[in-house]
Amino acid sequence: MTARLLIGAGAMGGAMLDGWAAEGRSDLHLWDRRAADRAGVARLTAIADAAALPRPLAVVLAVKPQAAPEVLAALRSQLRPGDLVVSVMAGVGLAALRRGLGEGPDLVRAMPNLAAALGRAVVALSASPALPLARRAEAMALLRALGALVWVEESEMDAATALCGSGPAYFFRLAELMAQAGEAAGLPATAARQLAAGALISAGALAQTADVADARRAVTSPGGATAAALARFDHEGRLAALTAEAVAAAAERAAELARELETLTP
Ligand SMILES: NC(=O)C1=CN([C@@H]2O[C@H](COP(=O)(O)OP(=O)(O)OC[C@H]3O[C@@H](n4cnc5c(N)ncnc54)[C@H](O)[C@@H]3O)[C@@H](O)[C@H]2O)C=CC1
Ligand SMILES: O=C(O)[C@@H]1CCC=N1
Repeated sequence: MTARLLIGAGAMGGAMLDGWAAEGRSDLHLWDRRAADRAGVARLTAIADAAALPRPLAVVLAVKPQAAPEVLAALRSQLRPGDLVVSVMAGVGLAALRRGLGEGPDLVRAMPNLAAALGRAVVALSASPALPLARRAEAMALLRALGALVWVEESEMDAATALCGSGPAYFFRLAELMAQAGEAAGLPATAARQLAAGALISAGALAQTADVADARRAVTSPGGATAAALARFDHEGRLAALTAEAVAAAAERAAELARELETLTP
């Protein structure tokens, strides 16, 4: 069985550890210079300890992109041929990972979201076309406990980040605003928050069983309350335009993170 080393156990890395905990694995290792100890996870005292870990080894990189140069430089000499490195860092491309880590390890990029903690993420994956199928299968085995897996081209990864990595925050923002609007419409604050969050949970549950456009149509009685609200959202295409602008901004920020990385040196 492939041993796992997670580097960076903040919000995203911690969610992955929670997702993996459900698999009951005993071969999880962690390097983080700050995060707290976790039950069932062996903590390295330094990244140099990675060299002594059992092989084969899968390393998951979940530090901020800005920490990548330092972490890649420290990890490079600890890796062995045949190691697999999976990076969930937004905007850090395969070419930058290869430059930082050298020719030794096989590389996969993954973009999960925080629902990984519950095994309910959707994870975009990309790799070089030259990566053998067996290695792709290993990456999928590593990530399967976190949720659904979707392979994309590397050139599509920033757009995928804008949808699946950042996407949950857009729905949370809408639920926050719905709660405020519900309060303005006369509900007590607590009930407004419960009902708005409840609607989000209900929509997520329904989206698991139906195409989202079909689910929307099923909720929307002709001439009813939902139609009145959707007409406002869609007036002159404004929600479509705003959503396109927001998703493009997230994708552009991911691309910008990559450009900033080019200027950082370890
Ligand atoms: N937060 C999210 O919803 C998602 C985040 N990501 C990606 O995951 C990565 C981590 O993001 P978050 O967990 O949100 O950040 P975070 O700041 O919560 O966690 C980063 C962790 O890395 C550790 N760290 C920083 N520098 C280090 C170093 N040199 N050596 C060892 N550990 C170090 C920190 O102590 C911290 O625990 C980012 O690259 C982000 O793009 C991807 C998908 C979703
Ligand atoms: O906001 C970010 O940059 C990270 C990547 C996707 C979600 N969180």
